[in-house]
Amino acid sequence: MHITERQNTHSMLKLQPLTSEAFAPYGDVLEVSDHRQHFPINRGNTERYHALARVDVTGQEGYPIISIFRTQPVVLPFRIECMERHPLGSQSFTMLGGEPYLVVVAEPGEFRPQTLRGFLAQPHQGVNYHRGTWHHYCLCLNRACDFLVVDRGGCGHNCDEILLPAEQQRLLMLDATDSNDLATDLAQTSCTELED
Ligand SMILES: NC(=O)N[C@@H](O)C(=O)O
Ligand code: NI
Repeated sequence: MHITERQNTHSMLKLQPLTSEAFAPYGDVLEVSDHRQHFPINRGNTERYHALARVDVTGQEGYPIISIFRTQPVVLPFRIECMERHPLGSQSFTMLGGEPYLVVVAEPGEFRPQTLRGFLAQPHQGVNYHRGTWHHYCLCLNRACDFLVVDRGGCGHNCDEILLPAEQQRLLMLDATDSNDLATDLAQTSCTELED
């Protein structure tokens, strides 16, 4: 997709690195971190990084389920035209395919485009959207990937989807002025992919 000069900056959504702090208004980042509670188990053969997130799905007699989402890759820049939320439960995504992926969120409540944020998640990171957090459906890069998904089973309406009017749509992209961290991550992953 060619970015025309007419594309003004407010319609761009620049990718930022996924960190627990930046993602806190939207959910939890699932990753090994010395800042989280951890302790040895299994006779010292395993380190347990404990309770990185809660599975919040039991409202209205819901129950937790585990699924796999086999997802086709997208390319950047990518237009954000729709968003969704799950009012009855949280939803977590763990990358099984070893590729970076994209996470686009907005704060819960009435959809406010000014709270839209785009994150570049690394293959070792998972995310857990809190109940009601607006998010784009899962977006992977470079090749088809599987996500392990923990979310809510049971009856009741648990998926509000909205199509964004043109003025609220955003073009998700790398920040060209970035210190190259994100671009390098993506390029290196792509090159690695090519070498395989
Ligand atoms: N619809 C569905 O199960 N998937 C979405 O919720 C998603 O976030 O990918
Ligand atoms: Ni979802």
